[in-house]
Amino acid sequence: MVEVEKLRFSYPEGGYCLDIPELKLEGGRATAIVGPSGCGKTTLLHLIAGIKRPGHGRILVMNKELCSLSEADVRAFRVQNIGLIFQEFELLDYLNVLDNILLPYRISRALKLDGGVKQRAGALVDEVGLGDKLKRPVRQLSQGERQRVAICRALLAKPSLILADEPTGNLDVENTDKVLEILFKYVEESGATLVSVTHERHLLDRFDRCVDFSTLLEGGKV
Ligand SMILES: Nc1ncnc2c1ncn2[C@@H]1O[C@H](COP(=O)(O)OP(=O)(O)OP(=O)(O)O)[C@@H](O)[C@H]1O
Repeated sequence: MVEVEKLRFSYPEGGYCLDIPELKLEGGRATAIVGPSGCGKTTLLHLIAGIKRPGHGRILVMNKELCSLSEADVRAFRVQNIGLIFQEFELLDYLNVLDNILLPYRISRALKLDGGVKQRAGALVDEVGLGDKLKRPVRQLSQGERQRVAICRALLAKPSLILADEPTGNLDVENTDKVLEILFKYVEESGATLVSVTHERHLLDRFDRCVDFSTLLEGGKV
C-alpha cells in the first residue's frame, strides 16, 4: 500500500532532516507509528499524503508516486483514496455536523455529492452515535464528539488508506475507545489500511504492527 525508499526531506527553514532508507506498509493492516516528540512522525504522514513533497527518494501510495503528479491531481487522489484524521480535528466551527462531513464533496470536483453519499453520511453519523446532532454546529460539541465527526468526514469517501495523527490524543479513555472501535471496525469491514501515529503505548496491542521511528531512522528495514 505504501512504499518508501531512500526518503529524505528537510523544511526550507532548515534545522531538521528526515532520512528514511526503507519502509513498507502492507495493505489491509493497522500500523501504529511511535517515536519521541519532534522525530518526524507528522512529517512522514504529510509526505505519504502528498501534502509535502520529498526532497529525495520515492514514496509510492497504491503504486502511484504522488510527487510526480500535479498539485490538482494529488488533491484529487487524496480526497478519493486517503482519509486524514488529525488530533486537532480540523473542523469548521461555524458549520454543523452534516456540513462538516460533506465538506470535501463540496470543495472538490473529484468527489460527486449525490443522494447515496448523503445517505451514507447519515448512516455513519448514526453509527458513531451522533444521529441526534446532525444539524448542530460543531463548536457546540464535546472533544470526543468532534473527533467522531472528523472520522465520519474521513471515512465518507470510503478511503483505502487512513492516515491518523494522534487521533485520540485529546480524548478521555471512554472516547478513545469509541474512536478506535470506529476506526478498527471500518478497517476490518472494508479491508482498508490504517496508519496511525500514537503516543499511547497501551493501545499498541490493538494494531497489527508497530513501527518505531528510532529503528526507521537508523536504517533498519521495516
Ligand atoms: N513547518 C516547519 N518548519 C520547520 N521545521 C518544522 C516544521 N514543522 C515541523 N518542523 C520540525 O520538524 C521536526 C519534526 O516535526 P514533526 O511534527 O514531524 O514531529 P513529530 O514526531 O510528529 O512530533 P510530535 O510527536 O511532537 O507531534 C521537528 O523538529 C519540528 O520542529
